[in-house]
Amino acid sequence: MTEPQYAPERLIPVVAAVIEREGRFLGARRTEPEALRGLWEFPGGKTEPGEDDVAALIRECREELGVEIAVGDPVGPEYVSPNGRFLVRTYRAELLDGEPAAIENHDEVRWFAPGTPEVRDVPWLEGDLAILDVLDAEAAPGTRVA
Ligand SMILES: Nc1nc2c([nH]c(=O)n2[C@H]2C[C@H](O)[C@@H](COP(=O)(O)OP(=O)(O)OP(=O)(O)O)O2)c(=O)[nH]1
Repeated sequence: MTEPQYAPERLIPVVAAVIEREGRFLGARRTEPEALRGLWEFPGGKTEPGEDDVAALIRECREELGVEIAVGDPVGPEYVSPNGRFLVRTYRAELLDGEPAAIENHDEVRWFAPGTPEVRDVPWLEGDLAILDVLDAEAAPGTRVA
C-alpha cells in the first residue's frame, strides 16, 4: 500500500488569484522568502483562521497590490507546494478598482498574454505551472490539458 505523501489536515491553506483583464492575466515577482525570491506567482497568500477563500483573496490583493477584486471560479487543480506545507487553491478574479502595484511581498507585477512565449520566459513557482497550462490551453483552442 502506498503511504500518503502528506497529512492533509496539517496543510496550510493558501489562495491565489488569476486576475484577468482584456485577455491578459497578472503575475507578480516574489521578494521573499529567500528561496522563492525572483520567482513569479499569482498574487495571494495564506487564509487566516475563520476566513473563507474569497475573503482571503480580497484581503491579500488589497494588501499586496492595492486593488479591489471580485473573485470568480476556481481555475486549474489545487496542489500541494513542493515543500509539502501549503495547499494552494487558485481562482479567477477581475479588477474592480485600482491599478495593481508591487506594494508588499513583490517587486514587480506584469500582465501576461496566455499562450505567448513571454509567459514561460520568466521563472514561476513550480505549482503554478499547472495553472499556466490551463490558461495556455484556453488561449489555444483545440489543445487539451490532462
Ligand atoms: N501567493 C502565492 N503563494 C503560492 C502560490 N503557489 C505556491 O506554491 N505558493 C506558496 C508559496 C508560499 O510559500 C506559500 C504561502 O504564500 P505567501 O507567502 O504568499 O503567504 P502570505 O502572503 O500570507 O505570507 P505572509 O504574510 O505570512 O508573509 O504558498 C501562488 O500562486 N501564490
